[in-house]
Amino acid sequence: MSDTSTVNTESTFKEQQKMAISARNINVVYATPTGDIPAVRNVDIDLPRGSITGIIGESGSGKSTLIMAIMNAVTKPGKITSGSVLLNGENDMLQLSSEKQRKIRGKEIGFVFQAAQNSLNPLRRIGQQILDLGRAHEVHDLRALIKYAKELLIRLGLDADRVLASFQHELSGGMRQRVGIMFSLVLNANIVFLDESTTALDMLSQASVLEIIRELQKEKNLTIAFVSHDIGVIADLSERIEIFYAGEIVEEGKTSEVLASPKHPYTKGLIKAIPKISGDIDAAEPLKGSSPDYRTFKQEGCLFYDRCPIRTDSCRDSRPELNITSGYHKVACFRVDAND
Ligand SMILES: Nc1ncnc2c1ncn2[C@@H]1O[C@H](COP(=O)(O)OP(=O)(O)OP(=O)(O)O)[C@@H](O)[C@H]1O
Repeated sequence: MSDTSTVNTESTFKEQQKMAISARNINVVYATPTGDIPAVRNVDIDLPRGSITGIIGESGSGKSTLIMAIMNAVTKPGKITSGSVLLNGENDMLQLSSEKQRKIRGKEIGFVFQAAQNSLNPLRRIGQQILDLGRAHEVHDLRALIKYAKELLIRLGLDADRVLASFQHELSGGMRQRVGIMFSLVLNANIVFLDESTTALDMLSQASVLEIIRELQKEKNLTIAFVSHDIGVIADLSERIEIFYAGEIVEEGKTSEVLASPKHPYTKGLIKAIPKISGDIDAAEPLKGSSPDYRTFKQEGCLFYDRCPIRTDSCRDSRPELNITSGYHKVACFRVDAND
């Protein structure tokens, strides 16, 4: 007699092995004087190898916290209260020693945080900081490392020699963001997290940096997670999309499918709010209301209830789970089939 739970566990395991990152049941809380903020709740997320995933949601929805949690880099007052993060189907990032995690961050996982602009060392030239990074990760051929850094900087449209000789205050915001992208790639990490990495760039520079990210992704078969407020950027760059609302994923799937046929009223609202996507500037409608206050939102009921144009009474009583609508497309809404 076959044991279905064993079969399921085995197939789940095989699926997870194809994933560069497979995170389950991630919960993160920030302790504040006025109470705990449950910033990320029960999130499952997979990043298939060699794919670009866009993560989008309003400010404060927990996107950056999720990325930090995946890297086990949440700092006080934040705390990961549960979860597991398998890297290439093995090594749970949340269980490794801090030394092993530090080695993985940088060498296997590259990242550019929103704060990249301020995360460079103000007292060391960029070139020296690349050498510091190389030494910290036991890179033997530091000359080759600098050569590769220069190549990346040139591809990113910068004067490499000048940048290497500069301190951060000598670089503009946009230049610092490009330098951040170079740092995330220079150790040849296969997995790269880019958190709002192109927001300080003007439209044209943003388009060219996105093009370079796309090229590098193809060349090196990188797995990229890209966090943005800008659904246009995500539509342009990512194959998969995760829609984040108030600490939870409310819709996910192939980007083309989700944007062509959004199911969650929040996703529909995001799309309507963007003139670029809706095609007609006058037709763009800003999303009404604001996301729930973490300190006061009720545990039961849909998180989007107060803002939802298609809510019913039952949406107030219980929380919809993220369920498959078709293929990889999942949505957390009781009213998936409602017309609006
Ligand atoms: N250090 C902190 N202390 C207390 N609360 C925090 C801290 N960092 C984040 N939070 C709270 O956690 C929630 C999620 O924040 P997070 O920065 O992850 O959101 P986000 O979606 O990345 O926002 P943004 O797009 O503005 O960067 C927010 O309500 C925020 O106020």
